[in-house]
Amino acid sequence: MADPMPISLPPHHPQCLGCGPDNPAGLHLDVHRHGDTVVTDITFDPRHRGAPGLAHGGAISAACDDLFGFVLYLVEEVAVTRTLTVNYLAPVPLGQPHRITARLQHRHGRRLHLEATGTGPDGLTRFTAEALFLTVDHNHFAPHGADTEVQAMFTHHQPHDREHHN
Ligand SMILES: CCCCCCCCCCCC(=O)SCCNC(=O)CCNC(=O)[C@H](O)C(C)(C)COP(=O)(O)OP(=O)(O)OC[C@H]1O[C@@H](n2cnc3c(N)ncnc32)[C@H](O)[C@@H]1OP(=O)(O)O
Repeated sequence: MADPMPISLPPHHPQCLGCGPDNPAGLHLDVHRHGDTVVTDITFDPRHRGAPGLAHGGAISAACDDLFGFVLYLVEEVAVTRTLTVNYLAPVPLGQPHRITARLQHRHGRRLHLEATGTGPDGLTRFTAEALFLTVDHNHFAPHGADTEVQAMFTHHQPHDREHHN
């Protein structure tokens, strides 16, 4: 079957570290939905340097974490990262595009188990990631001054009823 048509997904909010276009320190991820996966192409640059010529593991981890945040558009629930594990399989050179693909592996009640793969232009998978996100309601953000952009996000992500099936 032909690949599904990619659908562009909006940033979480303009200042988001991972995807916000207005965050000068951000990764500026541009994310698309492909069927039941979300995909971004990222080229780490000297701002993301760890060892000379190579991407910092924290930058890779941030990209994976934020991309997992886009799977929430598919799940249509608000959730936050409880655990994140990155397997750094091979060094990631700066200046080379890497495609990160993420998806929901399975759900168990409030627990969303997510997985991602990062692959270079040579076809080599240089990192994989797994995360556990836990669903939360809007009140999770309220004490921390949820801004209007995040509030707007919630209007697009009305959580389903809070009955979770464990
Ligand atoms: C769209 C976004 C907004 C808009 C912004 C989007 C930006 C996206 C960015 C990417 C995402 C992020 O970085 S998010 C930012 C980083 N993450 C955070 O700040 C989260 C900080 N942590 C928390 O606030 C809290 O720990 C929560 C809310 C995650 C969970 O607290 P809680 O609600 O009290 O939950 P708790 O009772 O501890 O656990 C709930 C259930 O999960 C189980 N559980 C807990 N830990 C584990 C575990 N490691 N493995 C298995 N199961 C576990 C428990 O046993 C329990 O099961 P049972 O008893 O129910 O059976």
